[in-house]
Amino acid sequence: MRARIVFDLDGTLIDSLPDIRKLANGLLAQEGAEPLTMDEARGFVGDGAPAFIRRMREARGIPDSAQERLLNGYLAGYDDALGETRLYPGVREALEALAGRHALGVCTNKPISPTKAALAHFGIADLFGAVLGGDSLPVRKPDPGALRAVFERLGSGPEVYVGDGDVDAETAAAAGVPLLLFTEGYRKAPVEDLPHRATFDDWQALPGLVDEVLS
Ligand SMILES: O=C(O)COP(=O)(O)O
Ligand SMILES: [Mg+2]
Repeated sequence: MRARIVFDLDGTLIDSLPDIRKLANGLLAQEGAEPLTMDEARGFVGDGAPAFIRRMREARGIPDSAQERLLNGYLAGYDDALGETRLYPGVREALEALAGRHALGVCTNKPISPTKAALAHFGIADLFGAVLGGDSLPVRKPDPGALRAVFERLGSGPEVYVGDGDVDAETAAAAGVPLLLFTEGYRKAPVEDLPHRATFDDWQALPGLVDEVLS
């Protein structure tokens, strides 16, 4: 049966944290502030660009009044921040296998412009029938409306969501959609604290897991 499978982006399809951190650290250097560690950067990702910049500022004591300027600087560099970004191993093969049988979409809190840039960069944009970013709608994850909007654009059929983070688990639960949780991404909470249908740490397992969920 043809299903609708929606994917998160950062920490699920792509390992983008090194470039996000580099972009952030360029902005912090201009402020004369200390760079973010990888753990700090990982902790700040998940709720979109404005939340990332707010958390970064708060961690370095940079005032609210700098929010818009720093956010604009971040967004200005984001489309090109792909030098160290990689697809997780097996992602391309899994997506190509699934795209032959199911409708695929992306629901990310990353802004839509760098989202499209990343999908084009890896040559996987055409595999997705619908892609929404954190600034595509008035709502973003964990509002279930963001996920619902991607499913709606993919027509009809059973629903599966694939994501890596706390926000994804909250969104899937609120939308009533089974979550396949990728455990090698940027999750903050322990796996057992996040509602999920199944977990995987190797993309080779994903097509089989999808079959199990749909059976
Ligand atoms: O950019 C973010 O904050 C999160 O992006 P994601 O929703 O693809 O994990
Ligand atoms: Mg993610």
